[in-house]
Amino acid sequence: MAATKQFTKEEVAKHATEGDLWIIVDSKVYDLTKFCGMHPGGLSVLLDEEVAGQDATEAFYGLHRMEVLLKPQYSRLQIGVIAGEEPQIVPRAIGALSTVPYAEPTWLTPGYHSPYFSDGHRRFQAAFRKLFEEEIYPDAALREDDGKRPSQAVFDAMARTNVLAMRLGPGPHLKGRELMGGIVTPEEFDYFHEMIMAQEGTRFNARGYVDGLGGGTYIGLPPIMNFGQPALREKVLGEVFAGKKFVCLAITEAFAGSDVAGLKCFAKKTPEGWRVTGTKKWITNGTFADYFTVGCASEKGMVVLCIERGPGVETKSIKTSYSPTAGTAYITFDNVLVPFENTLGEDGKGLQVILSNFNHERWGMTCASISSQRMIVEECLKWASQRKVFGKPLTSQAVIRAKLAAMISRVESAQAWLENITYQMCHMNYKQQSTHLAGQIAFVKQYATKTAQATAADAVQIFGGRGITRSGMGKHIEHYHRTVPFDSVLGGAEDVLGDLGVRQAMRKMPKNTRL
Ligand code: HEM
Repeated sequence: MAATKQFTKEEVAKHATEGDLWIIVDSKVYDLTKFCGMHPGGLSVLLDEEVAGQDATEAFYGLHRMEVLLKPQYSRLQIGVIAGEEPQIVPRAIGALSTVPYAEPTWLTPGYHSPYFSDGHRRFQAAFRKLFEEEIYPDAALREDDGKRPSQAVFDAMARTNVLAMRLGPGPHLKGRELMGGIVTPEEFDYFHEMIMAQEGTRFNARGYVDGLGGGTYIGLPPIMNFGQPALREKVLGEVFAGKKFVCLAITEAFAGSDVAGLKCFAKKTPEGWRVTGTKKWITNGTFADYFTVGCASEKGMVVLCIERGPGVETKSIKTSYSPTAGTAYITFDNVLVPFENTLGEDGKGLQVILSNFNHERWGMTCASISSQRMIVEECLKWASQRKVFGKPLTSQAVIRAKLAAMISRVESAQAWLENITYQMCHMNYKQQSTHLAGQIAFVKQYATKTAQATAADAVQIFGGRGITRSGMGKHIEHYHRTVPFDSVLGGAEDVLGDLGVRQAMRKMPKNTRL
């Protein structure tokens, strides 16, 4: 319970010494007498004559995030309120929309309209944000720091609401399931619902954790679902959707990245089954995965196998620039025996199995990337408004406004393009999507991650030293700037994607056209 005892400003002003120190922040009175010696910013700043016994709201918000005062160890320093005053700064309630301009896409902003989203999508978004902020975000903050895999309680919550099944998009795997407590039926669930999930899940800037939350399953389970034999498919899908087991996609090697045809990990046919020997690198969720969807070279070219963790399978953590909570692994397969029943698709047609999910995977990554970019726009708008330089907010500087203009334009254009592509996906079957959207998706992903990096660089300039500091005001900027390259590499490096899009277009160039 917040303290409600009432004081006048004159009463507070009488407590302005090291042994008796009160301040006011946004109409709330804090007794810092016992805390001032432990204040991370030092004692002297609190004894300043414009701070001690005074209303220090502006000084406080120039140096601290709002969450400092919400922490129990600091909120309990509040002893009362100023009589006749109301707090002006109100934290966003759990699950609520942000009121900062451009902090939400237009379809969620009051006063705007959308041809794509229905009220059903809006209800789904509200329920999903609440679930994330209540049950997942607190774990994200802890695991980003300690590097452990996301907690089982989080996977249980995602299983209970069938988020784990919905993450794979619309399709027969949702049949008969109650989605988000019945807010949407399996038949209604479409790519816009999936987009909402991807965008909500990345609003809180815990990049390693978000990948730890089943990023491997998102890309590793579809080949099992679409190409696995019925018994294997039923078993793995059941375990994964219940939050009990995890999958990863093991294609990339130190020897071969985008050049998937150059894989060295080899599957040899023997009378008792496949024998697999080789290595894989940068495998998301590999350290804790139970099933590995593995691209292997074979005598017929390439084959994809579902390998269960067991004898001969070793995984070790790779230190990347984001948190080990993502479970990024180096994997060795040493003469691992794999039953023929675990073959995904046909031997010799492995490349098709791998390529089959690329469009959906890249589209999902683009949804997520644009949403984190938007969160950075919100951080910059808040900071540039509250930070005072030469007695005026940062926004009074034309150069800062120009950076904000560029940031806003980038995120709005990326989102609008993505929504258009998502609408096309909703109206195309798999084959049509492959024919018409491979280039579009490659381009939008390239555009989203390039603009993300430009926005990360601009944000660091706006935040200055704080933008390269892991705690305090700029902590999200530092995190974003450090981890933004992941989006530009996973699912195909930017230049490879751009090239793919143009090659696709060239294939469709009419022969009968001239300038
Ligand atoms: C209720 C009162 C206050 C509490 C609980 C508090 C708490 C903190 C905490 C936890 C930090 C560490 C950085 C962070 O987590 O953001 C910090 C840093 C700091 N605080 Fe305070 N503080 C209070 C009031 C003030 C006031 C009124 C000033 C006025 C000048 C001030 C000046 C600073 C400075 C200069 C830093 C270092 C900032 C940096 O490293 O960028 N603090 N404070």
